Amino acid sequence: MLRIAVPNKGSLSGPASAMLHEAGYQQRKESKELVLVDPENEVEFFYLRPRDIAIYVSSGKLDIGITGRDLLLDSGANAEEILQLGFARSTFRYATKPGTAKGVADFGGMTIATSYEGIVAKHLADSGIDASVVHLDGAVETAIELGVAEVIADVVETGTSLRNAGLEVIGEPIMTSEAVVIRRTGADPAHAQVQQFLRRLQGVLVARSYVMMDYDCRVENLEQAVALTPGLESPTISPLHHEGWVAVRSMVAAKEAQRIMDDLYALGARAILTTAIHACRL
Ligand SMILES: Nc1ncnc2c1ncn2[C@@H]1O[C@H](COP(=O)(O)OP(=O)(O)OP(=O)(O)O)[C@@H](O)[C@H]1O
Ligand SMILES: O=P(O)(O)OC[C@H]1O[C@H](OP(=O)(O)OP(=O)(O)O)[C@H](O)[C@@H]1O
Ligand SMILES: [Mg+2]
Repeated sequence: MLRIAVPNKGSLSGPASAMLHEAGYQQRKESKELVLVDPENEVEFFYLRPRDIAIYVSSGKLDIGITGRDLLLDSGANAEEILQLGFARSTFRYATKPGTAKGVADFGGMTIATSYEGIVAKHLADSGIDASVVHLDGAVETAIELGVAEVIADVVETGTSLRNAGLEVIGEPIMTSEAVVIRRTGADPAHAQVQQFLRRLQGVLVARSYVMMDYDCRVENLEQAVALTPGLESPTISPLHHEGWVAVRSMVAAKEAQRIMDDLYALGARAILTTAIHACRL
């Protein structure tokens, strides 16, 4: 059985379970379940605190896990990312009250509040800055107002939390993060069950970002049409009963589909249809 760690709460939890469900795996029905065995797929899911997942995976007790890149880095655990999942995207940044500091170089002697001490300590050391770090579990933005720190380092997605606290970002992002699949560093990359799991998740990522496009076009316009819809391998071309016309079928990126339909129409293509892809293996 493949043993997989899944976030049990927070920003990663819902999207991770939704993706696993889309990939055909059973998922827990209620949030108190800690372990779920999916015998049909020969997988066992362990619902764990997102922050602990890299530690379990690095211990070798679990084969792989879903966590945030920032949590992986912060843990210092002996694990590496093997697939990017595209949700829980964020940056990790310093912020202060306006007028506190022009840049990171001004942080010397100040106190920085964060839930990610590992990332901050490393960044300060790499930048040669001597500042104190105070650990807080969450709602870090409030630490400045309450006088616990002059600077915070926290996850920023839309920036709303910073704005609401009257804070401004300082310097470039320390890192960018998203949900990732991780495994123990040095684990066998050819592990057949892990490879199959990754193919299923890749299938979900592709199904979410591509659509299938069908259209009819005149043979003399085919090369130009195919240049607009080259597909992943190559488009399927089928003869039509109406002589001089062919039917074309190709995968296109969902976010480009409307523009491509306009361009195909302008080229004389007709009966242009897009349909959702529910699952795939490339
Ligand atoms: N607002 C957000 N937008 C995108 N990703 C986020 C956001 N907040 C946290 N994350 C990501 O979620 C992961 C942290 O998960 P964790 O469960 O520890 O915190 P959380 O999502 O803030 O949940 P909570 O604070 O409610 O426990 C990190 O990878 C972080 O980058
Ligand atoms: O840039 P934004 O879109 O505002 O998102 C970022 C905020 O979201 C998370 O907080 P969360 O709500 O999880 O609370 P927490 O600080 O207690 O973790 C994170 O810690 C930031 O505070
Ligand atoms: Mg949070």
